[in-house]
Amino acid sequence: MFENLSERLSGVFDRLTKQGALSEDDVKTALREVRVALLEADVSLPVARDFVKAVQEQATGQAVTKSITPGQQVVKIVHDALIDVLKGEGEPGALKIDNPPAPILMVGLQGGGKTTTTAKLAKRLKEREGKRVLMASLDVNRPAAMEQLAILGQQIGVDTLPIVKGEDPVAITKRAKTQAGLGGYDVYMLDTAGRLSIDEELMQQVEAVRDVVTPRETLLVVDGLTGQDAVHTAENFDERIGISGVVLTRMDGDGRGGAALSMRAVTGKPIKFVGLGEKMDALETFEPERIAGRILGMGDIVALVEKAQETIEAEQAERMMKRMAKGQFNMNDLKMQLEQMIKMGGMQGMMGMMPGMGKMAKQVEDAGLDDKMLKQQIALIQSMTKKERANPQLLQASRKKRIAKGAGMEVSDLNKLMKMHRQMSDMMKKMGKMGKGGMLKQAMKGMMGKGGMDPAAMAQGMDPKALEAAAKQMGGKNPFGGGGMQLPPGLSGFGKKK
Ligand SMILES: Nc1nc2c(ncn2[C@@H]2O[C@H](COP(=O)(O)OP(=O)(O)OP(=O)(O)O)[C@@H](O)[C@H]2O)c(=O)[nH]1
Repeated sequence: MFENLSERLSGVFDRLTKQGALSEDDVKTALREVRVALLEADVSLPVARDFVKAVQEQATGQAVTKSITPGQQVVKIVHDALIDVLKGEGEPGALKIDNPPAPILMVGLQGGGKTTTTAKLAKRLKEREGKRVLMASLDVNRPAAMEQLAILGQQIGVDTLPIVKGEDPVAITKRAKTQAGLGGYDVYMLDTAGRLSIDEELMQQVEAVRDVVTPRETLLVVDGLTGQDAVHTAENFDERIGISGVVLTRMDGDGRGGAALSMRAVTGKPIKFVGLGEKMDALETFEPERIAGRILGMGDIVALVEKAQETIEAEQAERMMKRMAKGQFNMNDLKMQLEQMIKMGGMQGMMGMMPGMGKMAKQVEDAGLDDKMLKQQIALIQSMTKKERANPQLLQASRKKRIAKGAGMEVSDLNKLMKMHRQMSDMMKKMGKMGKGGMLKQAMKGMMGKGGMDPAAMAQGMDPKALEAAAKQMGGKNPFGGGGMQLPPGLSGFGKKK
């Protein structure tokens, strides 16, 4: 069943033989399976529905990567979207506990793991952040609960507020506040009474306690195995008390962790920690990746997909390099380069990272070259037929008009693009011929590290001396070194209305 989501998706896609891009129908079919999987993982229905809808919009039209199945690709898209939802703002696991003594209020249902989590967190703050912590139990209904906290405190070497029989929770809270101030504690943690379900009297009690101390953090402790109930609990506590974060316990069990997703979607509050056992060390910072993998039941697929994409990019780059060395730099290659540029943060971003490119970055800026322009150039190339892309010199005036119109641009823009392509392809040819193996090869080796062009590696791959020498051979015009690369004249003013 659940573990087989990827198999289920592969099955769905094996029946479809579409290539190229994920069609709306493909994605719909796959996402039906994903929705079932989410529900099985205890994600609430409205949350699953909204999530799937958002993913559908994102996935439709994505290019299919050939070395993985479309099913796996959808899983990857779903996985990334899950992480987006699960990720809260700010650093995971960080607590606002400056300005000592900082009060932390622990709330939750009975048996959810509140007392255990209070002690685990106190230990963590003491050991990892060197904080002096005081713990106090406010559970006047169950003396055993107070004892439990005192015993845990002894175990982990953290102080607990002495138990005074007959005191009410507000009185204990005031005593804890005073004691924390006098005793020089950094943090004091208030472990409120558990309740079997949301009950008015106990809620009022927690409100009264909250108003005495104004907690820096109010952490809701919920049992991750209770699934949808946990979400109702969170909604209720947030409405009445106002929570700042969630701790999901019993994530060492075999629950699917769907509650985490629903909780994030419904309350918008960050999940800060997860409890992974009964031992005092079994508390970890919440990691969206782990839960996402768990909800989908297949962490390895994502790694596989990422690897496949990397390989494909590297293969493409290698093929391009071989063609370029032979002077075959066609419009498809140019398009690929433009796309890479956008991926790397646009031309300016890319040049900013490369030594000696400062001057050109300025030229780029002055010429008004930005992502929009790169996209316009890509649109022009996309309007060409396969044949034209391979052989742009074939383009007749009438076709040029049609292509420019198709991309919403002027013929002059297309001419500029073609000029740029010609210049680049001439340069590639010259560089390809130079030296044995060619300096192009050397430069490209740097550029095409793993999976595409890495600007840092690119800069490293280009030995300035080799570039200088190459430039001399090319007739004195230094393509990269010296005063920096000159912009091909065709590039400036692209897309600008005359
Ligand atoms: N496996 C596992 N057990 C846990 C975890 N957290 C807590 N527990 C266990 O759950 C049980 C209940 O935990 P408590 O801390 O007593 O729960 P509580 O919410 O404080 O309950 P009340 O004090 O009755 O309100 C204990 O036996 C804990 O050891 C966890 O992350 N994993």
